[in-house]
Amino acid sequence: MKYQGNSEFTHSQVDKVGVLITNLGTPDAPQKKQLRAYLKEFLSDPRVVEVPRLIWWFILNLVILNIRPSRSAKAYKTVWTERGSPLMYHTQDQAIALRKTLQKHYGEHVIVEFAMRYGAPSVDSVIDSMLKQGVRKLVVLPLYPQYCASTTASTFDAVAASLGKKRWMPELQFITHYHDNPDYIQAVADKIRAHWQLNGQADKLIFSFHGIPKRYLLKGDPYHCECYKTSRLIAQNLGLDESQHFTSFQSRFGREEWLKPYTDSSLRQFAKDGIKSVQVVCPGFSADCLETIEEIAIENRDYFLEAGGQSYQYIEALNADTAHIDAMSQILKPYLSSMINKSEGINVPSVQSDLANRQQLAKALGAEN
Ligand SMILES: C=CC1=C(C)c2cc3[nH]c(cc4nc(cc5[nH]c(cc1n2)c(C)c5CCC(=O)O)C(CCC(=O)O)=C4C)c(C)c3C=C
Ligand SMILES: [Fe+2]
Ligand SMILES: [Fe+2]
Repeated sequence: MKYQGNSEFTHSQVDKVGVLITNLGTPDAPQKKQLRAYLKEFLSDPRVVEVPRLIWWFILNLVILNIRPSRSAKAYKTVWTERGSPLMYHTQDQAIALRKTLQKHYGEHVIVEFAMRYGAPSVDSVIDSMLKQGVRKLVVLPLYPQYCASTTASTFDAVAASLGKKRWMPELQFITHYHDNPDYIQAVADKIRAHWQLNGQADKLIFSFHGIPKRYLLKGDPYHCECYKTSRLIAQNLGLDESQHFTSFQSRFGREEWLKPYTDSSLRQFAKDGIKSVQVVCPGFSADCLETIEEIAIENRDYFLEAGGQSYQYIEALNADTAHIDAMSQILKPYLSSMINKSEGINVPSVQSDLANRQQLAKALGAEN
């Protein structure tokens, strides 16, 4: 049989370490057509919608994909910018800043890229490009602080599917969560403190997390616990007592019961109970997106004010703030340290010399190269 070689690696001087940050993904444009494609891919993922496939196929294709794309397109139009979707440009900025920080610290053999679980750039295309650049050791950091099968495990599925097509897979490390990482907690707490310095402190601080169906919690998903732990650690860092903060869940989808308390009904209730001012922060979102801007900063503000509240402020996500990039570097540190010997670059022979050896071997075995 003809020796296939590994020509895709020949241009790399030295084996590289790859850091891949990922997020959910977003439509290519705030139009019905692009929304349909995005929602079809997203909502076809069995990690996201755990309903028997045949039943779900009919509901998705005959009902949801006929109604939701135009409704969602309208919502996306309200958050779209000259740079495109906020989730996309914040993630791009995060990758650029993280690359700069990690290369300064570890050297240029560390490559940082970002990918999206749904839509573009896909996990498969980015992993492919990283391997072609000579990445032999890969750390994947999904930017979901709290583990959830629908997000984190689904990202792993995409990584595994991509590597499943490769003959020569890299060494792989996959970070499943960082909900209690001290640098992440500190970064969120400091962002809240900075907001207080400029705007004063409201009667209540609301931690709002993306919801999931209650059924997933009952099946053993740790997401709910990790959200509460994050809230408790941030509140402790800020010195808040129980009466000064509250945790709730937003962004319901479908008819079944999701994690409670719901953010929208809680805000209405607080206003009715006489709470005049609230500040809302979403520590589960590493970047501002449709769910934080349109739903929290705009829609839920109306609910609170219409129900009698007087002041409503949204505290932005960490996005590409330096404190966030530094937290990511700290989260990655133990993984990168195990892969990198700082003084010598990476602790493995270069692919180039290895390739030469294998080519010689192939020749000796009588294979064509
Ligand atoms: C942060 C963690 C997230 C979890 C957990 C999550 C679960 C989850 N989401 C849906 C359905 C939708 N989510 C949508 C948008 C969306 N979701 C997250 C994050 C989590 N989702 C983000 C960051 C975004 C915003 C993307 C953007 O482009 O800005 C949407 C699309 C928007 C819409 O049509 O409303 C849907 C649908 C389910 C069913 C689910 C858990 C099972
Ligand atoms: Fe979602
Ligand atoms: Fe939403």
